[in-house]
Amino acid sequence: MTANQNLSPGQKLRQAVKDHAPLQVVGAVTANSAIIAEKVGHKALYLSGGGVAASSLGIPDLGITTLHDVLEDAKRITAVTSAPLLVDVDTGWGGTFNIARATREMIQAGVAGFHIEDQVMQKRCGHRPNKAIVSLSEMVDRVKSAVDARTDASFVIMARTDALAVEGMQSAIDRAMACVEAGADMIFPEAMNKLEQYAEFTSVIKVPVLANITEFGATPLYTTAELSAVGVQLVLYPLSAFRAMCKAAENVYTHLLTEGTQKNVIDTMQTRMELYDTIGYHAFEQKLDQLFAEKGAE
Ligand SMILES: C[C@](O)(C(=O)O)[C@H](CC(=O)O)C(=O)O
Ligand SMILES: [Mg+2]
Repeated sequence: MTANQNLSPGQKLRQAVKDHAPLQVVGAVTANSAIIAEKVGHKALYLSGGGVAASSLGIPDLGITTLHDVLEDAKRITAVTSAPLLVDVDTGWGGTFNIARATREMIQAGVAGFHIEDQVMQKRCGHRPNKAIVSLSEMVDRVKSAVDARTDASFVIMARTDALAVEGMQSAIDRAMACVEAGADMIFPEAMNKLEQYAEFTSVIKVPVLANITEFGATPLYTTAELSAVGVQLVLYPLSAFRAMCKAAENVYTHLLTEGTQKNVIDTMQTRMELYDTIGYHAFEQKLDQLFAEKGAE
């Protein structure tokens, strides 16, 4: 067990995977959510591609966002948290040079690692029908591009394969094995629908395997105990808090409109003091008072 602040973000993520069985990786769509997740005790954070699209831009998860949309949100999170951040870079936004650039920029932004997938550029959410994937060799090239561009060897490159829904289980395993061979540090088999599939993966893949337990998708809501029993080492909840925040916001907006007051929903709100605790308002204020105390005394 270590909480060493001197570790690089990538080392922190690798260490967290070793220290937890399995490591829960929680989605945070904003810097504020990331602080809350860290404060309640989570050890690893996640920036969802679908989350950046839906939350920051209000558009679907269909490969429309750019490197800089995601980078901007990632930087906002790493600026105010210390837990390692895993980022969804979709397909890497282009060819080898785009992937190399994304890798370097993510490292510079203090990100711990990313996952890159084998869907075609015009991608879809992994839990939607009619996905299409690139060839195994093109996916291997994506991984090689990221590995080669890494300016920090501890930065985690996770390969995601969407092959199960398109070509079946054997293809998904073949792709994962080829990606590990090409240097991938961890594997993300997308949209599994049986626990045994994870068991099959973890029996042949010698690097940590992640299970994406996103709601309302193809994968049942397996518990950490069930997933740990089949060898899964990371469990992802990409949009859980976001979905809850959206529902809560809708409820408040509706109440304001229909009741002309927020009195009946006030109990569902974070208080002013809770917000200030989250973002360290008082510490900032004290600093201000210290810095300008002399002026005030004039
Ligand atoms: C993990 C994911 O890639 C994401 O962008 O968060 C999504 C999650 C979702 O849409 O529920 C995915 O699984 O494709
Ligand atoms: Mg995504």
